[in-house]
Amino acid sequence: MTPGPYALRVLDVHKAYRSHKVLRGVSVTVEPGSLVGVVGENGSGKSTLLRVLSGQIAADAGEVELRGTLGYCPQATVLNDALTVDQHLRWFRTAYRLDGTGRAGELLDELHFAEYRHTRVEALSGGTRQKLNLTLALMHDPDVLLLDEPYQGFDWETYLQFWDVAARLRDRGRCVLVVSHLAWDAGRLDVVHRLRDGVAAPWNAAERPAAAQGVPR
Ligand SMILES: Nc1ncnc2c1ncn2[C@@H]1O[C@H](COP(=O)(O)OP(=O)(O)OP(=O)(O)O)[C@@H](O)[C@H]1O
Repeated sequence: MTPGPYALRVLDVHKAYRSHKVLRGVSVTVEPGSLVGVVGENGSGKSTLLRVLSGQIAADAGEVELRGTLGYCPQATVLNDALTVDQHLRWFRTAYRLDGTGRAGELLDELHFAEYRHTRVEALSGGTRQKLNLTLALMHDPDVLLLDEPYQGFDWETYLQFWDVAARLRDRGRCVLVVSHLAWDAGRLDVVHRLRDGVAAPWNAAERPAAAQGVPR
């Protein structure tokens, strides 16, 4: 197989927590303009893999090569209770060195939480906090997006909206990697990798459970 262009390449990554070997040689290549899922049972190492890919933790062995800018939406929100939504956007605008918060404003509309712009995080619902968490990961329009169950707590409409946003990013050439353990997400993904026994294997559509192939819209 000739190697094509890639946005993210993971080669033989290993990670253990003390003697517990979670990743035992994960290799994955992701092309630009693809919407990719990482699935696996609870505890199979999905979040560990994303933490390694984002640089949050170091792998014990192996290589990660990422081309372009990174956006990472961790499972746990990284928000400051005392700040409003708008203050978070300005804070991250500075961190990302952006000229403005135009893209973030679009995401507020797309994810239906613009009305909370001036509300402090301590007064937001769990789902709305998660919308802000996702917006902060997307607002600099990164080339590679690592999203760890980014729709937790979303209502159905916002869940569907999330997939529209993800598909549009893919169509604009971004690489979007989504951790999921919901079987029904699989039909929305171009490629699915299943983590099992510490390694990742492509999960072909024909092998997925029937429910995973439908798109419940
Ligand atoms: N900081 C840590 N220290 C020790 N063990 C950890 C740590 N983080 C995760 N683990 C363990 O590593 C394994 C993989 O955890 P991880 O969170 O990566 O799995 P996951 O596939 O994302 O699970 P879930 O679907 O429940 O979110 C689990 O057995 C977990 O208990």
